[in-house]
Amino acid sequence: MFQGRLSKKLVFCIMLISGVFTLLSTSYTVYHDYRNRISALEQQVKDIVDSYEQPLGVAIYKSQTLIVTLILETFRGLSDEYLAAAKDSDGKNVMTVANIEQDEIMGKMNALGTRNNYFTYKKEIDFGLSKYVTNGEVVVIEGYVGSIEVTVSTEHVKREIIGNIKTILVAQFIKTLIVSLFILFLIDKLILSRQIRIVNWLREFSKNQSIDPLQLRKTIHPDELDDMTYVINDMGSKIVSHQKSLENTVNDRTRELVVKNTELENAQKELHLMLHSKSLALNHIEETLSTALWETDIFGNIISMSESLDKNVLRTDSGTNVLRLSEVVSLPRSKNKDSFDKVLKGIFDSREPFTIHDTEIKNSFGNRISIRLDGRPKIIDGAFTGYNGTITDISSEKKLRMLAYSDGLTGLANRLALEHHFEKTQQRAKRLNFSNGIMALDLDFFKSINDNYGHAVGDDVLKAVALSLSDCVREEDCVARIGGEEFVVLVQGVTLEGLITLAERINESVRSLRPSSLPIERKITVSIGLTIVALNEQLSDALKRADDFLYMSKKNGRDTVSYDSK
Ligand SMILES: Nc1nc2c(ncn2[C@@H]2O[C@H](COP(=O)(O)OP(=O)(O)OP(=O)(O)O)[C@@H](O)[C@H]2O)c(=O)[nH]1
Repeated sequence: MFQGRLSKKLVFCIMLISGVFTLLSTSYTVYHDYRNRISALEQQVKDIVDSYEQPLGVAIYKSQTLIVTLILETFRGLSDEYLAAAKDSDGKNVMTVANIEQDEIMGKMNALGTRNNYFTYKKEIDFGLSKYVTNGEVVVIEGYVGSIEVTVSTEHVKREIIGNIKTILVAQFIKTLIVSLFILFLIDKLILSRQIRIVNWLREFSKNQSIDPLQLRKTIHPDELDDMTYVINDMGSKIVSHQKSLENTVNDRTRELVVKNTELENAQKELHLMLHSKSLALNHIEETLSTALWETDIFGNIISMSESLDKNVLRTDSGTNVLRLSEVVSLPRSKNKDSFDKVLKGIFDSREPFTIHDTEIKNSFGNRISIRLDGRPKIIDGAFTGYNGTITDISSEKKLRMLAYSDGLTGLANRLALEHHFEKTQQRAKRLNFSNGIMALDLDFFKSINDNYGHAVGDDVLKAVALSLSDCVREEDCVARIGGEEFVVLVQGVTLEGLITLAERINESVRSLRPSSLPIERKITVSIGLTIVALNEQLSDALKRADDFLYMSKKNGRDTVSYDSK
């Protein structure tokens, strides 16, 4: 408690104030007590004089000195030093009572001044015309009779007061000391102890500065408040200077930012122009390549697409509504739309890149266009956000492929297509462990049809035979025209017996053909050679064997089927 210089200063000041206060309050108390006592004494004298006024008047009138003396003796108890005198109408003393000599008392009174140590009460006894009865006798008094004068010393009152001063002083001092200590205690608890903590913190803070401001201070006997004021002033001025430098830095940075911003805006404009030109170029490329771009969210809803796709497909089909990718792209008509939705959902769940050939979109004219759908997952910061990809028009490609793989006259597969089909069929046979069969067919005496009825009729016959062959086989089998009037039928999953049955049915079917351009009597027949294809066999080998049996059929009179009967 009361640590630090400030506390000591405070204790000193409060004790000084308490001392002065003690003295002042004691003086006031003493003076007040003195005045009260003197007033009481004066009142006492007055009361005595008033109570003895009548008998004293009568005694003076009758010059009864004994009674006068007795009455005046009453004043003896008032003070050690007093003088009471009764005077007649001439002003002569009728009787004087004093515990000190009259001369002495008068001398003291003159030396010290009446009011300082004595007071005098004088009362004229004026009866006017009065009647009094004393001892059964009626006394008539006329006119002025006399006076009474009492002078009382106040020395004894002073002595008593001075005797009490020490006690009053001590009592006042103790009171003031208790109150002062209590105030000091409160100040210390509420202010000083907290202020000490703040000052200690400020001193530590000051020490950690590059230059300790407290070391520069020149105050003599500084207390905690001085330290506090000094450090806070120092902090304040530093804050102001920092604030100014900060403002300058902020202004500099703002200016730099404005410059950078302008540069950025210019760069943005350039970038925008560049992007615009790139976009135009991209559109051009898209149009040239017949490729459109698309982008979906994680649910397959289209969120952006190439303008060409938007104009030609989406708006025409569904207005401005959000479309799913599966609503724009579909499988060829024969396949189920819902199943394609499932296929796409499976792909989106896998989050793998994909390519789907053989899909379609419907253009603004309602025509179906064959397309290839490519897609890649969009991964941004490791998170899957949907797919983007391309739609490529492959209708021309498909047409070219058809031309490359088909016979122009009959629409049947050509030699190239037969080779592809043979490869696939053989792989399937190996996988599922079944056998394939192959037939070589050749129209009989076809040259004579051309020669007798013309080449166009010959073409009609070839088309009719092609149709007939296609009708005889299953969808998975392949009918090809590999020469002028030479056909090949590749049959999947068949035994020799089955193949023979099929060949005979073909013979029968061709025999029953009646093309309108050919006279009815001119029959069409076909010679067939057939064989089962070994699993590792090449097309040329199997075809050679079938051709050999075909040659056999020709030799055996045509319109027949030959095979290896062993
Ligand atoms: N109309 C027409 N004739 C064709 C076509 N390709 C080949 N030819 C003819 O088909 C005939 C084949 O005759 P050949 O090879 O002698 O056979 P063939 O007359 O059928 O006699 P065989 O095979 O021995 O029964 C030829 O006259 C060819 O010109 C074609 O695309 N259209």
